[in-house]
Amino acid sequence: MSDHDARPEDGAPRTRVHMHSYESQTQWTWGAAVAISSALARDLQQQPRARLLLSGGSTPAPVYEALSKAPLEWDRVDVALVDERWLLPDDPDSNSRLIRESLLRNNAANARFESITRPGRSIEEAVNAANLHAQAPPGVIVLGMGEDGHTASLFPRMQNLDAALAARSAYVPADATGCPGAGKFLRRITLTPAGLAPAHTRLLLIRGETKRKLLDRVLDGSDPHEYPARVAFLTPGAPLHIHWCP
Ligand SMILES: O=C(O)[C@H](O)[C@@H](O)[C@H](O)[C@H](O)COP(=O)(O)O
Repeated sequence: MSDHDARPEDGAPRTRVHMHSYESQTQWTWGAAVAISSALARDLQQQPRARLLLSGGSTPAPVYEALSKAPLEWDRVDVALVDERWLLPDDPDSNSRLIRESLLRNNAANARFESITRPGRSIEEAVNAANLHAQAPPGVIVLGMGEDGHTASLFPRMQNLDAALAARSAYVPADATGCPGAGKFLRRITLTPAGLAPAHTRLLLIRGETKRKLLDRVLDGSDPHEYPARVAFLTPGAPLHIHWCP
């Protein structure tokens, strides 16, 4: 693994981004899982409960599976979502389902998981519920980045992107109509920069050469409208640890 500060000339101040590059997916999986579990272990030493926010998508499942084996007091860990598609928690395409199947097993089976959606809940009620839970500040946040430069459900050219970036609440509804990176999941609920800010540990998990090249462009600028993933390092607070492998 090579561990160094990422190129920060225009966008990310050098001290705010740390790049962890691995040679293989196995090293990446365990490197990221150990980084997350170490941060949770530190929290559990100092406070009654630790709070972990996780992203969905196609990238992080192996890390969550490795993390599920970490020897932590998982019954003192609250796991919640960075974002959710407007799908019920059992839907195979929901982020809830991904996290239940990849993380909430082995040692982590005892973690307390908060889904955002629930049968009979409107999207406004779901956002309110997520914001109520968010009154407990997150310790560790795991972000992903799409090939269009989105993170959470903050998509380039999303209709309410300005409002989401400026929101004072931790979660807002997202309307990704017209955003190809959202696929067929246009209605969503997303973490905002305000929700990201309190965490003491921020990770971005990415894989592959396409995202590595995109990352260079993301780190070289400071406009979150072009690449909303920039909120990961532009939002004041903890530095961003990027874990990448080919
Ligand atoms: O629900 C979602 O879509 C995710 O939470 C999202 O923010 C994800 O992290 C990125 O889209 C990256 O996804 P990939 O890993 O599939 O590229």
